[in-house]
Amino acid sequence: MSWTAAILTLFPEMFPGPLGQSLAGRALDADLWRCETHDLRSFGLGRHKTVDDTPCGGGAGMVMRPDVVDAALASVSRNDGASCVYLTPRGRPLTQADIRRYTAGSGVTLLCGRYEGVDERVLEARSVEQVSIGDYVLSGGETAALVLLDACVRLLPGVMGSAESGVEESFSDGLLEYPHYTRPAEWNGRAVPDVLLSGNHAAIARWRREQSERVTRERRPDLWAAHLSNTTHSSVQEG
Ligand SMILES: O[C@H]1NC=Nc2cccc(F)c21
Repeated sequence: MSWTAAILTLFPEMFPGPLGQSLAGRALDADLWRCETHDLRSFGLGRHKTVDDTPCGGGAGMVMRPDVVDAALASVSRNDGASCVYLTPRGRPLTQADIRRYTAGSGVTLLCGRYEGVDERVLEARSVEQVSIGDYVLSGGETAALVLLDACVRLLPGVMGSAESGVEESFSDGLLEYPHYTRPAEWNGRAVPDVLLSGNHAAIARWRREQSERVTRERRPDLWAAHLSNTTHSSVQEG
């Protein structure tokens, strides 16, 4: 059975969206992964298929009802150990380690919220992972789900050919990637760094590592601190 994304959403027509194109799209056509959408509206209550209600305690907006979301999750319930993830700005930051974990299994169930979010009780009752893709405001979980799925699909076997292999992709060693250059050797009065044209592969690898460390230190002090503690930790262990 192919790696399967089960997506619970009020907007099933948003999927596979951009993931139906290019590498991910070809992988979908080749059944290397599957994208199943489940319309939350079909689990709504009464004639109008209501899925939300006003927030207890007052406040603006609407909250998605726990009974509706629970029925939707129950309809998908998988016994394959797949992670169940709720995309929300209140979640912990999504990391490449999470992506590797999700792709190591048989798939993932993604719950996409709208309005002010989902009643906390169903997230607790079903031990749903709460994950954020960043500290900014989106209109719903669907675009966040597409981001998570893009990161997963590209790691699935057979999706990224060896030519595009993102082996040196950012985050795989905890550092941001080095800067990239291609032809022409000079453009707009700016030259490609000499070392990259030297043919000295050891010097190139050293330069790239130094650049990764510099960029990470300058732009992501959080990643740099984690990198230092990991490398210090490992050197002590080897000690
Ligand atoms: O990652 C978040 N960042 C900001 N807003 C969001 C809204 C819905 C889902 C989601 F993951 C997010």
